[in-house]
Amino acid sequence: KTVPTVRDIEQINDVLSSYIGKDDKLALLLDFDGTLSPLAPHPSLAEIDPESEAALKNLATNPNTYLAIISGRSAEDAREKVKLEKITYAGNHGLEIIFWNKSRYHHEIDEETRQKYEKMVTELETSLGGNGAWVENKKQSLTFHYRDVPEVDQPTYKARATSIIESYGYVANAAHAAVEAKPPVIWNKGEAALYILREEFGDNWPEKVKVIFAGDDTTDEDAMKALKGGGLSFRVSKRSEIETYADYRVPSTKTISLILQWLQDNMNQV
Ligand SMILES: O=P(O)(O)OC[C@H]1O[C@H](O[C@H]2O[C@H](CO)[C@@H](O)[C@H](O)[C@H]2O)[C@H](O)[C@@H](O)[C@@H]1O
Repeated sequence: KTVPTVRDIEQINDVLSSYIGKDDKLALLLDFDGTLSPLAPHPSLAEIDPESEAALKNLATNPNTYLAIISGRSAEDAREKVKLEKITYAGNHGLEIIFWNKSRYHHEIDEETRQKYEKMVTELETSLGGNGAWVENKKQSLTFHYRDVPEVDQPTYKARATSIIESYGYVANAAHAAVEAKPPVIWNKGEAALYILREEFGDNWPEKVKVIFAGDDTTDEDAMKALKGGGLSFRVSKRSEIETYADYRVPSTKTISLILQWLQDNMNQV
């Protein structure tokens, strides 16, 4: 369904101050691309918004705030981008998790599905690579990028990539100028978010911690759906008519910076 938009600091204050109390603990779960970082022409060029970076640095040292990045990138790649030690990084849409204390989770993928993965990469590269299209191989999931394909050809590339991905039994998710291919397992950003919360706060996490999630893409909707009623979530989108499981829409990564700044200023430090 469509949801209300939050765009300025007054609205952010209204929403957050009615959710988080002075003595609450917070788990802040954040997507990277399109949420902490404005979308860039190439994944290697994406950089965290400097204001978000400053607020996150501060929140990472707050004993009442638990921080996790839940990204479609590999966990190592997300860590290299965010550059904060001692926070949790979930990569490949949650299939791999590196916890702040260095313990790790890897979601089991059966042998047959893993073998199909390399073949799928090869077919996407040989059939659709070039002309501005390329495959980002993240070992457990991949992203087929078509941002630099001439605009008129993009729908064809998207449809053909989706069809190839599905022919290998993988799940194709439409993303920003890209198609994400994920293994056919019942595990996604939502399952990963719940796993992190249970690991860190116990099965009764809803009684112990407030949760905020923010994301901008279809794969983030899994986390918004999983946290519905158990947390507060924000969908970054320029489209006011967007349908989402989030509680609120925010128009840009700049609004995410404002939310993080509010949290930096208002989360109890002791
Ligand atoms: O879950 P996220 O952290 O949002 O990651 C989703 C995908 O983001 C990256 O691709 C997207 O961002 C790029 C940089 O801004 C952009 O060039 C591309 O068009 C977007 O699709 C990343 O490359 C993927 O691996 C992630 O799955």
